[in-house]
Amino acid sequence: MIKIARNNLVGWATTLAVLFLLIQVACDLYLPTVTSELVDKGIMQRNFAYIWKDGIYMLVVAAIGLAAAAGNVYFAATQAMQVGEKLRQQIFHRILRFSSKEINQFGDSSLITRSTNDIVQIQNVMVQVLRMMLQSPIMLVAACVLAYVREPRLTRVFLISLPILAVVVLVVMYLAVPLFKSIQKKTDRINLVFREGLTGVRVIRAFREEHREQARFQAANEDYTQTGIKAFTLVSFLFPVMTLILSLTNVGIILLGSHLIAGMTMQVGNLIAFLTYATQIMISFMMLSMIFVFVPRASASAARVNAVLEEPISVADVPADQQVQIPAGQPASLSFDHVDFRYEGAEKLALHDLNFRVKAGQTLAIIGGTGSGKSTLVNLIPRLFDIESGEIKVDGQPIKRLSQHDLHNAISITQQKAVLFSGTIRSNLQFGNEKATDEQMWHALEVAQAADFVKEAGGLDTPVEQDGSNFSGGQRQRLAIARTLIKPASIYIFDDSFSALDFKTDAKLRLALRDDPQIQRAVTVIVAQRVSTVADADLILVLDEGEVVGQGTHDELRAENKTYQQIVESQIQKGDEERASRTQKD
Ligand SMILES: Nc1ncnc2c1ncn2[C@@H]1O[C@H](COP(=O)(O)OP(=O)(O)OP(=O)(O)O)[C@@H](O)[C@H]1O
Repeated sequence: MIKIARNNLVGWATTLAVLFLLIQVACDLYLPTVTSELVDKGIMQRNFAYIWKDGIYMLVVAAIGLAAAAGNVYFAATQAMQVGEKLRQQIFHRILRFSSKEINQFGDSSLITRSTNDIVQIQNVMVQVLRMMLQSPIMLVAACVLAYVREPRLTRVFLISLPILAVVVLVVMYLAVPLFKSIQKKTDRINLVFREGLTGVRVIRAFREEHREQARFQAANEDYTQTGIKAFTLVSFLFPVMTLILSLTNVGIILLGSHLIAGMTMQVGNLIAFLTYATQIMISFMMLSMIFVFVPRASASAARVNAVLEEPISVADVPADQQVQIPAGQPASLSFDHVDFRYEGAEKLALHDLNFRVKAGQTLAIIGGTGSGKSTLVNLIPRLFDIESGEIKVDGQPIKRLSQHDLHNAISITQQKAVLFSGTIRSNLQFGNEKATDEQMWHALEVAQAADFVKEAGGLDTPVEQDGSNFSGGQRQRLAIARTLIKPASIYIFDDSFSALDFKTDAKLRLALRDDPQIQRAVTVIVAQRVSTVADADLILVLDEGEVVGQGTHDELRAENKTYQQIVESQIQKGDEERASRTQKD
């Protein structure tokens, strides 16, 4: 919490908030003295001129206190809101730099909770800190001193009430703080189940699993609610108990005070002023106890936010003086040299001893069963993960020594799951190349076999809804392919991007790719399950459980590689190869 405050609070605004607060506290503490004099010198002596004069004076002091309180609230609230704004910005910026490892480690839902709910907790406490946390201790100490100065004999009442109050506050804190801390984790859980329900709504309906999902959500919701009820019941118990103790304290002061007044050793004004100080002491104590309950909760939130901000980024650039650059005009190439890769915490290598090289104009195809490591392999090229040993080179340069900016400039990739952003087709294509002209966009759409349906849908300015939900799976994939093609790059990667296309479109797309001058100057990497998709490639890698069990052309592998032969056989059985050759003739 302190670190967040130190890094994000603006010095002058915080100083003003504190200054206004001090003025308010001074006014609050001064008012009982004025009241006491009004009673003793005005009311008791029936001096109406004094009552008027002192009354107006009281109003002026109260008005200054009120204005100062308003100033404090304004600066405290704007500061807290701005701290929230800065933290959200920092988290978003950080998440954009995270590698898949860090994203997986926190989980999507937790990252969303941390950037919303946790920051709200911090904001709320920041307002309280800039208001109550400074006000209460000052008020508490000053009111105690002033009460003692005014009438030390009455302070004996506090010797009984304050320890009782302290015990009540400590017990409530002891019970409530762990509950408040666990509420944040339970919010993560609710978000996770809610998110899964939302993204999987069609699957849930198709499998008629609404009841099971509802029960899962209800369990998470119930758990959160019950913890919240327990925590807030404990806190709400504080108020009536404190009010009771405050009332009993006042009764004790009045009883003792009336004896002193009857014995003519104390004036009525002193008693009234003392009662006001007593109320201020008790209220400050209550506010302070609230802070002790809410600050640990916000500290838990602050720790969760700091964890994201301070998480080391596993895929980082080497220092600038060790970096290399891709020389201008360097022909495209991609090579893997004895590459091993293991997912964080996994016992087994996900990829073992990969060795291959492809150059400009060539197509590398990767085929293999599900889970054989195809996506893992292509994700290593843009450094979504770092390898354990060996070396990967893009355009002749080791990717570890390129800045990620330069590396990502050299690569254009379509991921296995086509991701589109809400906006228009144009804005999605501009993701690939901000400066692309309409002509370039239509060319990319033509090559990606997307031009026809884009024209039908209304052209480049056709809206794209969230996740591209107004397009079919195959259309989304083709739009994602067009976005990949519009980016000038030396390596084009298509991770299982043709799987949602029918055979005919798949074949047409590959033919168009082959004829495209930009692609001819680059290396193309295609991950696929279908033999027909990879058959034309210059080099085919056959992957099995993370190992390359064969590499060569279609004809070479067909003649001598068992795994490849099995894949071909299984697809011939399905009539795959026949249909593929039919569509190619078309
Ligand atoms: N983030 C991850 N953390 C740990 N293991 C992973 C992760 N992603 C994939 N794996 C594991 O690595 C192996 C290879 O997965 P990968 O996604 O590369 O396979 P694939 O060949 O692309 O499969 P598919 O054709 O089904 O997409 C699998 O055993 C998978 O369980």
